[in-house]
Amino acid sequence: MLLDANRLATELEALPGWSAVGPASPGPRSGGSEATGVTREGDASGGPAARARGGGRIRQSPDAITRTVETESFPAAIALVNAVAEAAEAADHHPDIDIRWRTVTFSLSTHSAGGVTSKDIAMAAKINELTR
Ligand SMILES: C[C@H](O)[C@H](O)[C@H]1CNC2=NC(N)=NC(=O)C2=N1
Repeated sequence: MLLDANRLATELEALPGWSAVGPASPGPRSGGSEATGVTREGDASGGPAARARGGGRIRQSPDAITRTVETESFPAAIALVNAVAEAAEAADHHPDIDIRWRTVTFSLSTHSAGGVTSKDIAMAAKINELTR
């Protein structure tokens, strides 16, 4: 089940380094000056119909969560990715991974659900363990 923006904001407080990306997050995709950050105050109960009606205050569910990790070296980045790969196989839940020299970016969403679920939260927590 998809996590709404409010629930996700709560979950992310316990996941250092991770942030939401997508319609409910601040960033390049949110146009204008309207505050569109993931907050607990938004009304996330409106569905597509409510959004189509023009409810600008409604927080949509984020598309994904992401974390960028700086490692000590390229081999350390690859070792981290290998450890994450093993955990991902065990959980049958696989992050998108971008490796740029010592910088590794993980993105998590549940493809079958079209957004962020508790599976992504669990894998993000696992990745955080592996970076310790
Ligand atoms: C058949 C297999 O369980 C599915 O294709 C799994 C594999 N890994 C996955 N990983 C992610 N991130 N989302 C999924 O929906 C997903 N589905």
